[in-house]
Amino acid sequence: MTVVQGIGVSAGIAFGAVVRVGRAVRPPDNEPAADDAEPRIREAFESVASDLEARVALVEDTAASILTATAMLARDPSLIDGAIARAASGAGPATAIDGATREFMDQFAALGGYFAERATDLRDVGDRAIAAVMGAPAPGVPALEEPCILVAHDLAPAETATLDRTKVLGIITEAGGRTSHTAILAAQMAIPAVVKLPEASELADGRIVMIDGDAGAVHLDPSPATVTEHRERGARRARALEHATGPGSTLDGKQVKLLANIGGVDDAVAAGAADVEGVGLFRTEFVFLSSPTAPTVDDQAEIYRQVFEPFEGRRVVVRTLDAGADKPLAFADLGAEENPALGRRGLRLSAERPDLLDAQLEALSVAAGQTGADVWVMAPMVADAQEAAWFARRVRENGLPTVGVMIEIPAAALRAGHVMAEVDFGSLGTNDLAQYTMAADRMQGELAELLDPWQPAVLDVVASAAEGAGRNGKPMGVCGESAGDPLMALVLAGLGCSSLSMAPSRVAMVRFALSRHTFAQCVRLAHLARSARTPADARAAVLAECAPDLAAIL
Ligand SMILES: C=C(OP(=O)(O)O)C(=O)O
Ligand SMILES: [Mg+2]
Repeated sequence: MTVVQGIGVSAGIAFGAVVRVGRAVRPPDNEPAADDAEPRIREAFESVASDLEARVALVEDTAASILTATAMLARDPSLIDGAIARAASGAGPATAIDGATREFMDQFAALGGYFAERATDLRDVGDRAIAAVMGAPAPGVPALEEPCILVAHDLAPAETATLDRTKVLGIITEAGGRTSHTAILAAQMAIPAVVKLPEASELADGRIVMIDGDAGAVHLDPSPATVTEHRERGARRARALEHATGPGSTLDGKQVKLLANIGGVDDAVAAGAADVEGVGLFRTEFVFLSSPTAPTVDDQAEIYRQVFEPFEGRRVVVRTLDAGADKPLAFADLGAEENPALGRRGLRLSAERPDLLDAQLEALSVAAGQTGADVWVMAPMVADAQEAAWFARRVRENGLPTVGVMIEIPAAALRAGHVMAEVDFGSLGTNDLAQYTMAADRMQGELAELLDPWQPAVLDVVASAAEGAGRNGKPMGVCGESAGDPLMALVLAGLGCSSLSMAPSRVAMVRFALSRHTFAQCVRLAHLARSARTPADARAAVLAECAPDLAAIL
């Protein structure tokens, strides 16, 4: 048995056989023309469309609309006729499909906006049709018959969102990073996942592997004893957590609210039934990842109503659209940028498209009025007090009384005293805060060490934000991935954060950790972490001093 190491991004143990996500095949060089090209091309596109349509019934809402829209592209007569015309002029069938696809992609790109966004879907359809006409396996996630471990070079957020949770036991990717949105989605779906695993490309279909999502390790051909040992560890942990229920608080009773991160109606229904005190981050852009056009106020209000309904009497923090960078929305496209992570994303995009923000706020206001949830609204990517004031005015004008900002740009954290004076609450987005503090792209697995939320510099920035909120008497929560790390949760509580929002599967562990330490101990652990020289030293210092029964189940 061999153990290979990647980055663990979604906790838990998964054991099973590998199913590979196919990569695109290219048409052969100098492919000869074929007499039967026309029927083969028609058959190839038809099989792509029917394959995609067959999957619609098997997946959840967001996924279904992505698949339906892509299947429609595969039935587009001009695309099919374009390929047939090329074949009639002497191109081989796969080459003809490739040529027609590229021509349409160029046309889509030239049209810009919604069409430019659909160019990727068109490439997907073209690649599938090329594979079909060549008799090769389809690229992308295959239709899964048995539960399996999915292995891919990388998965797009939309691809991850469409996975069948009952069939995907675990995910391994060769690329990806600690807080890439694919990793976040996997954690949200409670699917154990390891990314940035160099050996992923060598894992063949059917190979038996075990993922340890906590350690970021993948065991190849694990012995039954190894699997049993890991499963027992999981069972021990489950037993320890059995009694960790109810509101979050430290051993001496200081409250730290435990909230869920969600991305849509399905997540809301699941989290609503879970032992959480509400929602600390509703990533509204996840709902519209595949929407070609801007959703109407009525459509949005209905979705938000369904999200709020399970949280009668509980808090739901809604984040307005955080579009841009790796979460492009077709209807909110401002054109290509050199550095999208530093560009017009989040609130900056709302400033350029206030129509989108106003429609969303109106819909939120309607839905809030229809349910008994305590709806709080916050903006992503706020840089300074002026932006916070601009946003707060717009939210309050829409009759939504509780307004906040995400603190995920170091400037806002350092000047939190002024920023927080404008709003009612703050929420630290440690994923972006680490990215911008360390100047390290969160999508880049190679930079994992710089992006480590235990970086003492990131903790200093978090401390500054918490102090600024404290001076204003305003609550500061955390909704980045680090809130779901039980050791880090102690540090965050010690820095003065009053709520922690995470994937629901992480809540029990964090609740257990808090319940084993007094607030004074959390303050000391935070001090130890900030005094360390490296992220590894910071974590080690906290681990060494934390309660032994917590250390035993980590
Ligand atoms: C919570 C955050 O938002 P997102 O991951 O969606 O950028 C963050 O940046 O930490
Ligand atoms: Mg963010």
